Amino acid sequence: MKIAYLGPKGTFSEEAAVRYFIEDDVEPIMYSSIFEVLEAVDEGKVDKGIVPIENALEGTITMTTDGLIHHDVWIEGEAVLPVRLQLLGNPGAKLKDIKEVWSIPPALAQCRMFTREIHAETKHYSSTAAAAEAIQKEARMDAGAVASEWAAETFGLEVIQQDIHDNDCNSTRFVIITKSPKHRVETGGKAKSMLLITPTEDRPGLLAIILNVFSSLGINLTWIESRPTKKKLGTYRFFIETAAGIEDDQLQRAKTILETYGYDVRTLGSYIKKEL
Ligand SMILES: O=C(O)C(=O)C[C@]1(C(=O)O)C=C[C@@H](O)C=C1
Repeated sequence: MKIAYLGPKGTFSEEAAVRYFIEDDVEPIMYSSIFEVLEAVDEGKVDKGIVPIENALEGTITMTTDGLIHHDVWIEGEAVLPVRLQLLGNPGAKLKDIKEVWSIPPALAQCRMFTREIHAETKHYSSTAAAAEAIQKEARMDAGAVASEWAAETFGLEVIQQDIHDNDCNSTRFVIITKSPKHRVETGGKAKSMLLITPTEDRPGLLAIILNVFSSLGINLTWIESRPTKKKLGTYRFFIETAAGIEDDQLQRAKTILETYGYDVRTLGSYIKKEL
């Protein structure tokens, strides 16, 4: 089974993929952006993909939500990975000499307090592991990468400072995507669903109506996120995650009511959470 994720070797996405697909025969296919992972799944180049969608400290990974809007893919799984960030450097590099910290923006955002404390400049890379690889290739002693211990081993780097994330509760949730919902999700009542709701006209109480529909049907919401429509300033679409599987009658009812009110409702997936 071909599984796509953000590379190169040593990313958190790789760790999530390895742990999630532990029992499967996997052929890893790495891409240099989250968008390309979604595209590969959409175009049928791979069987599945795994992408980060939300971090406990930084919130939504907008590269993923925006990519979900523009690709015809189906979320079939969810996995939560504990994330411990390390400052990695070439062997012998000292913390007092570090002037620059390199990583992917969501990882840099998870250790803002640390980078501020050491007065370092930040530089963006396409992944934590891409930053680690660059530190090694450029043999820099005045720069460090924010990445995992796994990346340190992969690129022969040392941990200069351990656990630099702003809070110990740090974790990232990933979604597992496929081209179409091939398998019926066996829920046992524990499934969640994700909907993308787009209002078709602007009127007062747009969001209140959506929330009232779910609350009046007794459907618990587990996540809500708004993203700009990118058509007009101040107009949004909403990601709504429910504690109800796709086959739940109340959820189907909610969708029908919202459509009657003139909302465009797209089901993005239905899945069960797995702790990694
Ligand atoms: O760069 C990586 O290692 C990734 O897998 C991406 C990513 C993210 O963008 O959130 C995944 C988990 C961590 O939150 C940090 C980085």
